[in-house]
Parts: sequence; C-alpha cells; structure tokens
Amino acid sequence: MPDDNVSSLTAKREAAVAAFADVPREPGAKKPDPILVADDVKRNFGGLLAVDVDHVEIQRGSITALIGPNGAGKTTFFNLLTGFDRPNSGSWSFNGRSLHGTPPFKVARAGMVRTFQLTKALSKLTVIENMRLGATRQRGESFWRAMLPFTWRSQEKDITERAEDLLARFKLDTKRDDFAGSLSGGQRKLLEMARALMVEPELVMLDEPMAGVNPALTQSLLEHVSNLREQGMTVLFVEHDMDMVRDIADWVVVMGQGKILSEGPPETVMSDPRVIDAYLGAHHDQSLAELEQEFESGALTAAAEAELSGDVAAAPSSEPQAPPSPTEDAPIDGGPADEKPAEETVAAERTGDTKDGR
Ligand SMILES: Nc1ncnc2c1ncn2[C@@H]1O[C@H](COP(=O)(O)OP(=O)(O)OP(=O)(O)O)[C@@H](O)[C@H]1O
Repeated sequence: MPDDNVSSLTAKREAAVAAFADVPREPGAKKPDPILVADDVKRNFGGLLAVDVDHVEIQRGSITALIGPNGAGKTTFFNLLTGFDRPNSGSWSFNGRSLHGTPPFKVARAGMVRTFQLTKALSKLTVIENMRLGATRQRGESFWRAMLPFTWRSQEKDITERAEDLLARFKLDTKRDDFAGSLSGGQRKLLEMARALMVEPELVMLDEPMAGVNPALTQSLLEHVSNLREQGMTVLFVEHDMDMVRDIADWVVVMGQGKILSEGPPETVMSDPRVIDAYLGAHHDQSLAELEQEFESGALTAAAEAELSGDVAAAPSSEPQAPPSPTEDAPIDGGPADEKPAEETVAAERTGDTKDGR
C-alpha cells in the first residue's frame, strides 16, 4: 500500500477514535453521531431470550466490533436489524428512519447491507453475475420495462462497470467469468463484500468476515474492511478473531446472553475482567499467531491435558518449549498432522452449519 494511503488511513482511524473520546465506557452509551440506534429489541425462541438489547448506538464513520461467546445473540441481532428476522418487540432506526418491519431488500436500498457467516454467493452463477445481482433498483425488473430495452440498457452498462471496478478493487477481476462455486472460502468472502458494495451502502454489517479465510488472504481482507471506513462508510462486524478486533476496531460492543454487557475501545474492553471471564479466556492477551506457535510447540496441548487431568503441577511453564523431535509423535513432512484442513471444513467448523437457513 502506498505511504499516502497509510497516512490517510491513519488519519481516518484517528478521527474515528477521537469521536469516542467522551463516550462513557458503559453498555448503551450514547454516541456523538449515531447512524444506527436500537431500543428494547427482544427476540424469543421458545423459552430462550436470544436477544434482549436495551439500547445501543453505532457511531457513524467508525468500525465497531460486536463480540461475544457462541450463542450470545450476535447473528440474531444482525438478522433483526436487517429484516431477515422479526423481533418480539423493539424499535431501531437507521439515519433517523425507523426500519422496523422493513424487508431486507428495502433495508439494503436504504443503505444498510450485511454479509453472512456462510457466504450467500450463488455457486452456479459466475462471479460477475453474482455482482450484478447485488445491484438494486434495476429498471428491467418490471415486465413493461423489460419489453423496452432502451429504458434499461444504459443502466445495465453502469451496473456492469461498477461491478468490474469493484472486482478489480477486490482482486477478483481474473475470476470474473468463473463460477462462484469454484472460489475458495476466502475469495467468496471477498465476493460477498464486493457484492454488498454494489448498493453503495452507508453501513456495512459483516458477520464473521474472517471465518474460513485462508491466512494468505487475511491481511487483504483487513485492508478491505479498513478501506470501507476510509471511503466514508460505517462498519459493524461480528468476529471471534481477536486479532482482527484489536487491529481494526475503533470501538467494541460485547454481547452475552442476548444483552449488551460492555462497550469501549478494544484495549479497555479486552482487559475488562467480566469480558475475559465471559468470553476471552486465559489467553486474551495473546495473538492468534502466538497461540498457534505455542500449539505447534506442544505447550498448549500439554497445558490443556494437565488442566483436564487436574494435574496443574504438570502444566508446563509459559516459557517456549522445544518442538518435539521428528522421531517422536510428530509426523515428518507431509504426515496427516501437516495437512491443512480445506477452507470449507474450517469454515464449517468455525461457523456451524445451521446459520444460513435462518
Ligand atoms: N432459528 C432459531 N431457532 C431457535 N433458536 C435459535 C434460532 N436462532 C438462534 N437461536 C438460538 O439463539 C441463541 C443466539 O444465537 P446466535 O446465533 O444469534 O448467537 P451468536 O452470538 O451469533 O453465536 P455464534 O458466535 O456462535 O455465531 C442461541 O442459543 C441459538 O441457539
């Protein structure tokens, strides 16, 4: 990335962070310029109160992370806000306009789009066809207009140009005519993000953008998300990857058992003992890369085994351990433990398989 871009990104981030300077670090805190405001939003599934949000505001022009343990209600809350599910009660507004009862395509037209944990790219359509479908208000959609090509041809051309620009920006232009089904998990995430931008949204909601993404694509995905703020958009994302949250979020909202438990800048939230207890566990201050290294060295496995057997004394110290010798358990090059699971498997493991149908 050129230096100019880096300094401009930094300036945007500084401005976004500065906007939170006087915001109290408490659940439901008022923001200076909220783009999205939700009140008393509740959603029951039988006896389970999956979402029970008293009040939350999302600051315009910022990147806000919504974190919380599995089952905290994050995806359900996303579904409610974007019209994919209906609440038992509550209200919310986007740019001051109530969106309660608004169907998803109208929510997208209003400027609020979302992506899904398991991507919704249509695998039997090509990449460019998927992109074109992302555009709303297409004139040829009505029967009579469809009969009069001169009324929609120029719009078709504009849509294709915009789609091609976005594909180039997301480095998917070489895949333009490939079936979406042939893309890797990470490329599909990029396609979904690019497609969401076809409606020129003001607020982009990303549900676990990192799930199933190959490490090689991680950095590029992070840059794309940061770039959304750079281009003046607001981002709200759900993520379990704490590296991503630390790296790019200006503000973090923590959910647990349907409620907003805590809010604040990433460093404050991630050192909050309640959040650590509820969510982050003992390794909250470590990056995934460090954890991976420990895992590979065997230190984490030994610690976990000792913890399970109750033999705390047997747990190794936090000092780095020497890797096991190749003559021990570890297979030499290319053994099963060396094989990386396919992205799809990782995605399925990390996201569960029941989400998308909802
Ligand atoms: N359609 C549904 N029917 C019944 N229960 C549901 C349904 N959707 C979600 N739930 C339940 O609501 C609770 C919140 O689920 P949700 O998927 O919103 O959590 P989450 O915070 O997104 O979790 P994760 O981080 O695992 O994605 C969970 O207990 C879940 O089992």
